[in-house]
Amino acid sequence: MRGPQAWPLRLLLRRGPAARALGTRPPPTRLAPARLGDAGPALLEGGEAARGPRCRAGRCPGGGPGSPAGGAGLARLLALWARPSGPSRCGALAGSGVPRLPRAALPGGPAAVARGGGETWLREPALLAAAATPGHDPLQRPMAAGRSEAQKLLRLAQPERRRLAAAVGFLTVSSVITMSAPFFLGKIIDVIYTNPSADYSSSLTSLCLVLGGVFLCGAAANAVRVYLMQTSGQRIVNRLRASLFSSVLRQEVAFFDKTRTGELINRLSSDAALLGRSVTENLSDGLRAGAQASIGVAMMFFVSPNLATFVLSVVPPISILAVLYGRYLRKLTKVTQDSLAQATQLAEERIGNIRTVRAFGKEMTEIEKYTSKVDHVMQLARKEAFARAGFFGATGLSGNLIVLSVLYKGGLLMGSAHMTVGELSSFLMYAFWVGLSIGGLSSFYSELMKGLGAGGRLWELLEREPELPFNEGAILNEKSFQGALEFKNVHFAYPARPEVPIFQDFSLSIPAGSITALVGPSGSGKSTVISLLLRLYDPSAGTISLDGRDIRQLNPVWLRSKIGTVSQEPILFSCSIAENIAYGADDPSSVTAEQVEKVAGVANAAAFIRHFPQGFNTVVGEKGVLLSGGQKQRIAIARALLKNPRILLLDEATSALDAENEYLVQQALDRLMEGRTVFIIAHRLSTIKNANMVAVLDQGKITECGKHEELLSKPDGIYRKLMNKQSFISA
Ligand SMILES: Nc1ncnc2c1ncn2[C@@H]1O[C@H](COP(=O)(O)OP(=O)(O)OP(=O)(O)O)[C@@H](O)[C@H]1O
Repeated sequence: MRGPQAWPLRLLLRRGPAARALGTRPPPTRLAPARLGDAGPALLEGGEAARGPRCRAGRCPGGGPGSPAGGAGLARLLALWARPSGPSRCGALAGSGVPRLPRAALPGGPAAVARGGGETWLREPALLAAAATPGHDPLQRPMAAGRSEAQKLLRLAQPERRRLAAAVGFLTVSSVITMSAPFFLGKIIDVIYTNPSADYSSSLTSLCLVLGGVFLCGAAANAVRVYLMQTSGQRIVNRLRASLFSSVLRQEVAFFDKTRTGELINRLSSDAALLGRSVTENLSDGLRAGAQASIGVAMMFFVSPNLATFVLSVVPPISILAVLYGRYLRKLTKVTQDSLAQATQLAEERIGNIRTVRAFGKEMTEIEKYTSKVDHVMQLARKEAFARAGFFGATGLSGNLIVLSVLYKGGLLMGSAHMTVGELSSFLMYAFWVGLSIGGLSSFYSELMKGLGAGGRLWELLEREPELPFNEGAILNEKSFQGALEFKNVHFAYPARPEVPIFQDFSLSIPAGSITALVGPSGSGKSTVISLLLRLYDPSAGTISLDGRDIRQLNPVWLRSKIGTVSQEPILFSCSIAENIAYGADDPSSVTAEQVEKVAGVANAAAFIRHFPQGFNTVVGEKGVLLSGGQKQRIAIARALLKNPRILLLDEATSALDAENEYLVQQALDRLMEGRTVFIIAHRLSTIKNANMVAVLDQGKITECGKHEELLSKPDGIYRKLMNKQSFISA
């Protein structure tokens, strides 16, 4: 924010560096939409790098303001948001052997796409597309790490600077008008008081009419100010929530293993609302109170410097009280929000798993647990109420004492003819206004401190860098892409439990276009293989490669776009069946009803869907709770068919469906597997028998590999023992 309109904000927070930060940064720039699907083929088939996806500002090296073409917007973005010395996630791949092209070499400016040795670099395209949506800029986190909280708050309000500046203009008009009233009212009193016998009715009428008109203008200016502040506020909260959601979604899966969902939800809802209120509605009232207090004090000096000096001598003790109170409140808010997050977490988990709670008859226990959590929140709220009561009581008392002292000292000045009755009346009114405004300022201060308390938790999340790259790295040439997978001497332990190794020297080769079935005891790590292939986690040693390229060098979003998954218990979203199926496409909004119906037909799902009164528009409930297991599986198969991936990862259901469902699901799966590289965690004998290769997982490594009959023929083989011990579904 530049120019005079920045001053109220600067004055408000009294932070020099914040003001400097505002003064040096140009406005954010919207980027052209770009999608992953748009970029790859265009690049590989054409000779030039596409202009679509661009590097996320501040995340990649190079690309300065001098960059040509599409680089101009990015350069501005970089100038705005990036920290010159900030860490680059692109640098994480420096030792990986993947060629990194200098930024200047990228055609079309510092776009995030370049060619090198038949491969393409791609970074953050999907979110850049979102960044192009007007008023919604999730990529642009509102602040960089390391700034003071006041600076972060200012950065949050920065995109609204024009509206806020206009609001400040209207605020100035309304405050000047409001604060001129006591002066003119004093004049009117003097007209009446000093001319008791004269005919002053005409001058009184015109004075009152003029003043009434001025008040009307003041009221209009005030209304516009409130409207502008409120709408800016909502936009700031929206942007904050979008940035938070974006930040949460880009975190590595291990982060979600450790973080509770309820806590994240609480940050998105309650903390964001608190912080948003603190920088908007509250800011608006605070600015008004600040402006009125300043004008009031100036007018008090104008009317009677003598009396004003006397009155203002009582202000410093009140200020000290306010600072102490603010600090206390800020700490308390942080603790309260943490406590509230715990209560939300409990409620969210128990409501989400109501069937388990009901099955075990634990309703009363859960109610008690939740009540004790909210009781704790109540105890903290009581502490806050106590501090608030004391503070507001003290400020109220100070206000009254100020008025009393004005009357006392003013009475003495009137007695010695140093003041007229009109001047004393004006002064008293100003003292009232100043007292009221100081009350408003203290409320603003306490809300600001609460916002800062909540903000501490939000910045933490907003500034967190994911430990695994979210969307950057090489993509392979589509034409020569085969889909062969290989694990070489992989070691892995889950980050949440590093002391328990899951894989030790795990090696497995999955040839392109083949079906590989994995069998092993429960808990041996079969599902973990799928997580590693999807790069939800990285191994601690060894490599996993796709067509001979270490998947750590590949763009994870591109990698996942080539892989389809159907899990044991597919999770559906609480929307229509058609939307759930279309979710498999790169761009669900471009999927036609015919395409959805076609894949549903291939997945043996169309018949049961049409049987529902709402057909494909049937809403399936949370996680697809309104559908049967077999129906969910067939919808998940349709979803995977629409995705049309080169590689398919299947985790077969462990429970048997009824004969008809079983047949329909199996037939759908067979159709889905055609012509793809398939890796399947097998629980059905028929799957094992049909696989090109069966791999046996035991104690963190593959111990046997071969066709079903070959493995079964080994008398002491682990596979044979496993087949004898473990019951495989015979369908
Ligand atoms: N997110 C996680 N964090 C920590 N440990 C995990 C996590 N997920 C799984 N584990 C542990 O890793 C081991 C392997 O789990 P995995 O789900 O891969 O086994 P599985 O062979 O697929 O089992 P099942 O056949 O019963 O589905 C288990 O001991 C499990 O407790």
